[in-house]
Amino acid sequence: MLNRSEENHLFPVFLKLDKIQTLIVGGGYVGLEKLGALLKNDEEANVKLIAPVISQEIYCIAASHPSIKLVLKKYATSDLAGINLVIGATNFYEVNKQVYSDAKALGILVNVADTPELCDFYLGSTVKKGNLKIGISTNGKSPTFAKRLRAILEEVLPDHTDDILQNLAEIRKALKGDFEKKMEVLNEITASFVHDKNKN
Ligand SMILES: C[C@@]1(CC(=O)O)C2=NC(=C\c3[nH]c(c(CCC(=O)O)c3CC(=O)O)Cc3[nH]c(c(CC(=O)O)c3CCC(=O)O)/C=C3\N/C(=C\2)[C@@H](CCC(=O)O)[C@]3(C)CC(=O)O)/[C@H]1CCC(=O)O
Ligand SMILES: NC(=O)c1ccc[n+]([C@@H]2O[C@H](COP(=O)([O-])OP(=O)(O)OC[C@H]3O[C@@H](n4cnc5c(N)ncnc54)[C@H](O)[C@@H]3O)[C@@H](O)[C@H]2O)c1
Repeated sequence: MLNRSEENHLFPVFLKLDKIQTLIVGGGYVGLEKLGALLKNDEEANVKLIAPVISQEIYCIAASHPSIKLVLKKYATSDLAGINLVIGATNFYEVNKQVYSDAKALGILVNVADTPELCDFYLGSTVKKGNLKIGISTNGKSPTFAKRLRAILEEVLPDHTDDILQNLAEIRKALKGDFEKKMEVLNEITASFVHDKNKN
């Protein structure tokens, strides 16, 4: 059998959080952190958050985000009805484990915060400049490294990055007809991005 080398095998996907229903179980510090991570990417993310005790900070955020629904109760398996993605963030391993096994039984993708062995997917650090989004994963090796790299990328990416994307989108729209010709023109216009880097 082939040896599965120690490298990052995660496949990045960019989810439309306004089109799916996400559930967070737990409304403490970690629940707040995960809610913040979702909202940082989409202020209109559909998120239901369930916990018997929910922090003031979470109530505050929910008050200004109509797509967030808070439910003051303990987790039950039936809470997974209609859920596409679930994040377990309670302070009880047994509850998080229950969320994990219920989700697996129902085919729902699950992340238990800070517990890699109970995760189908990880949350990554994300950099956003207008339409550009970069996701960073260290394969769980060092979230702190991911955080630092995010800060570096946020600083080095010029503020006009989105203007470049908008211009390219206009050109792309205007290039009607022959697909190969269109590819040729777009490759030619963007070639300098790579060449400029190689000059240094
Ligand atoms: C990216 C980010 C997204 C988010 O969650 O928002 C994220 N963690 C962030 C920050 C952060 N988390 C922790 C610290 C404290 C320092 C430290 O421990 O290193 C810091 C740093 C800080 O806060 O400064 C604690 C921690 N995290 C994990 C473990 C368990 C373990 O490693 O075994 C422990 C130890 C718990 C304990 O000791 O009990 C595990 C995971 N954390 C992940 C994501 C996934 C892997 C991502 C990757 O591949 O890089 C993964 C595998 C699962 C998951 O949770 O999805 C966000 C950065 C956002 C940003 O600022 O850009
Ligand atoms: N706080 C941190 O910095 C940190 C860092 C790494 C790991 N962790 C771990 O993450 C977990 C959560 O930490 P936290 O700081 O958010 O805890 P917390 O005490 O602030 O919040 C726990 C939340 O879980 C809810 N909860 C408890 N039982 C529940 C149930 N049956 N159903 C639904 N919700 C329930 C509580 O009501 C509360 O809202 C813990 O296991 C902790 O060890 C915390």
